[in-house]
Amino acid sequence: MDTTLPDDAWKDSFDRLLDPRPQLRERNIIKKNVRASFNIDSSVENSSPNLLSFTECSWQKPKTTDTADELGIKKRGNSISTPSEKRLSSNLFHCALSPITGMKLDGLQSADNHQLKGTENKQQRRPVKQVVFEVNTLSPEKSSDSIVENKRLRLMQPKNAFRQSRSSLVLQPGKWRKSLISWRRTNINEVPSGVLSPKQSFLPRAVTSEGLVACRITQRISAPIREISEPDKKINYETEVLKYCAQSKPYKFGTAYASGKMIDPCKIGEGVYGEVFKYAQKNSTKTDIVMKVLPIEGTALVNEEIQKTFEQILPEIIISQELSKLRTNQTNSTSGFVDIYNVCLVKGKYPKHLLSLWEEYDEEKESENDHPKMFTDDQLFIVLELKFAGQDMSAFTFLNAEQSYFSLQQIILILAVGEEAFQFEHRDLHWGNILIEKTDKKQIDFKLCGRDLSVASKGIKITIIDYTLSRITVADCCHYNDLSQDDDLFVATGDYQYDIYRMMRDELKNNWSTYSPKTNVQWLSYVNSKLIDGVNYKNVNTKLHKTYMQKLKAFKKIILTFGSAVDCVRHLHSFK
Ligand SMILES: Nc1ncnc2c1ncn2[C@@H]1O[C@H](COP(=O)(O)OP(=O)(O)OP(=O)(O)O)[C@@H](O)[C@H]1O
Repeated sequence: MDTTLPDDAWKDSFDRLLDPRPQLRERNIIKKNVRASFNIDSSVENSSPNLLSFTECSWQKPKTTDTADELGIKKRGNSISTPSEKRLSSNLFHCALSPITGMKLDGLQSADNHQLKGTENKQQRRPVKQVVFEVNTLSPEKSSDSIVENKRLRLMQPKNAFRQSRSSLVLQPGKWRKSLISWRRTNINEVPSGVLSPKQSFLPRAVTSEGLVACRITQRISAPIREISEPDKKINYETEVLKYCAQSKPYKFGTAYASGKMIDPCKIGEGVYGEVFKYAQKNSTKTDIVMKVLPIEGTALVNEEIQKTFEQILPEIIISQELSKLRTNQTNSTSGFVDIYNVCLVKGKYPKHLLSLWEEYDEEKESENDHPKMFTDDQLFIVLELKFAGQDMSAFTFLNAEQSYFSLQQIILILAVGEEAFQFEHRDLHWGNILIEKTDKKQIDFKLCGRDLSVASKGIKITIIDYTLSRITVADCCHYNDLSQDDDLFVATGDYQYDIYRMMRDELKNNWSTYSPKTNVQWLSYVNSKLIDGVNYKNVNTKLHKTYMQKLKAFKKIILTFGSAVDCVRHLHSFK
C-alpha cells in the first residue's frame, strides 16, 4: 500500500487559501495580518503580534489588581487579533469561532488596502457607509472561502438553526446602527414566521406598510438604584420633557426655527435618530450651533426605526445635560462632553428651508435617511441645540502622532471625570463619536476628585458625543441601554470596534445596568489602536511622529490591564 502523503499534506489552511492568490503570497499579506485565532471570534484589523508580551517599554506596568500575571498572561508566541480579556483567560475555546479566515477572505480587499495605506500616506481611507451582506449559502461549486465561512457560522450559532441561513454581518468601522437596522430587517424577513428566536420576538417591533418587520435597536431603561418612596406615582414623561425644555407646550417647528433666525445654515450630518444641521444665531454670540432634530412619539417608522417616546428621550436629555454641566462642576470638571445650549420640543412639518438643506446634502453626499418631507403637521420633534465640536476622528487628519497621543490623554481624562461624577460608561466610543476641533488654548483643563489636571492640547480639543448606549447614575437613578436581548450587534465583525461590544458583554456578564468602568478602558484600547493604525496623519516621516507612535504602541500593550479610565489617569499623572 502506498503510504506516501499527498504533495500538499504539509500545507496549512492559509497556504491552501493562498495558492490561487499568488500576488498575496508575494506580499505576505495574509500571514502578516492574520494570526492564530485560538478559535476566538474577533475582527482582525488591529492585530498585534506583541499584544500579550510585556516587553520593556517606556510605560510602566500599572499597579492594578488586574496585572498581566494575575490574568495568567505569560509571553505567548502566537498572537491573537484582539486584545480581549477573554483571550487572556485559559479557556481558549470558550466563545464563538473566529471569523478570521472568513474575515480576511471577506476583507482581502481591505487587507490589500491596508498594506497600501502606509505607502500612500493613507489618503484613500474614507469608510463606505454601507452594510456588507455576506450571503452564506453554498453554491454548487463550493469555494474554499465559502466553506470556511459557512463552517465558522455554523459553529458560531449552533443553537439557532435558522441563523445558519442568515447572512453574516460585516459592518464598516464607525456608525453601525443604520447598517444593522437594514441587515436586521432583511434577515428577520428572511425567517419564516414562528421561527424567530424568543429573544428576537422580545425586541420592540413594528410592521411596516409593506409588511416588513422593524425592530428597535436599543432599549433604554431607567432604573432607580434605591427604593423609591412613592413607587405608585405615575410619571408624566411629556411634562418632564417639557420641564427640561423650559416650555409649557410644544413650539411650532416652522416658527421656532424659521429661516430668518438662522445664519448660514447647512446640514452637516445624520444619524439613525435624526438630522444634524449647523447655523449661527441672529443677534447672538453663538456662531456655531448644531441642531440635532429627533422625531418622537409618531407611529411612522423613520429611517426604518421606531420613533422614540417621551419616556425614551427623557434619559437622553438628562444624560446630555448632566454631562454638559460638568464644565462648571467644582469637583469633577471637563468640557469634553458636548456643550448643550438648549433643548426644545417642537411640533409640525419640517420647515421648507431645512428640507432644502436636506436635499442639498442628499445631492452631494447621498443621505441614508428618509426624506423629512414625510412628516405631517402633528409630528413632534426634540431639537437639541449643541455647540459645534468639529470633525469626527475618522475624517480628521492629525499633524503627527504627538498630536494624537495627547488627544488620547484628553479622551482618558474626559472619561475619568465622567466615571467619578456619574459612574459613566460611554459604551459606544467609536471614532465617529469623537469630535476634534482646532484650538488656540495651550492646554485643556480638567478637575478630577477636586484636583486640577491638564493636558497639552497640541492645537486640538476633543469632544465626545452620542450617549445612546451610555450608562450613567444620576440622582439615584441608573440610566442604561439593555442590549442583553440584542444578539445581532454581538455577531458583527469588520473592525476591532465590533469586538468591543462582545468584550463589554463579557465584562458586564450581559447585565447592562452594572457599573463597570472597564468598558471605558476597552473603548480606550480601541481608540488607541485606531490612532496607531487607522487615522490619517499629515507628517509621518518625522522623529517626533515616530517617538510618539512608539509611545502609543507601548500604551497599547498595557492598556487593558487598567480597571477604569480613572485608573489610567492615576498611572499617567501619578495620581493617588
Ligand atoms: N456637536 C456636534 N458638532 C459637530 N458635529 C456634530 C455634533 N453633533 C453631531 N454631529 C455630527 O452629526 C453626526 C450624527 O450625530 P449623532 O451621532 O449624535 O447622531 P445619532 O442619531 O445618535 O447617530 P447614530 O446613527 O449613531 O445613532 C455625527 O456623526 C457628527 O458628524
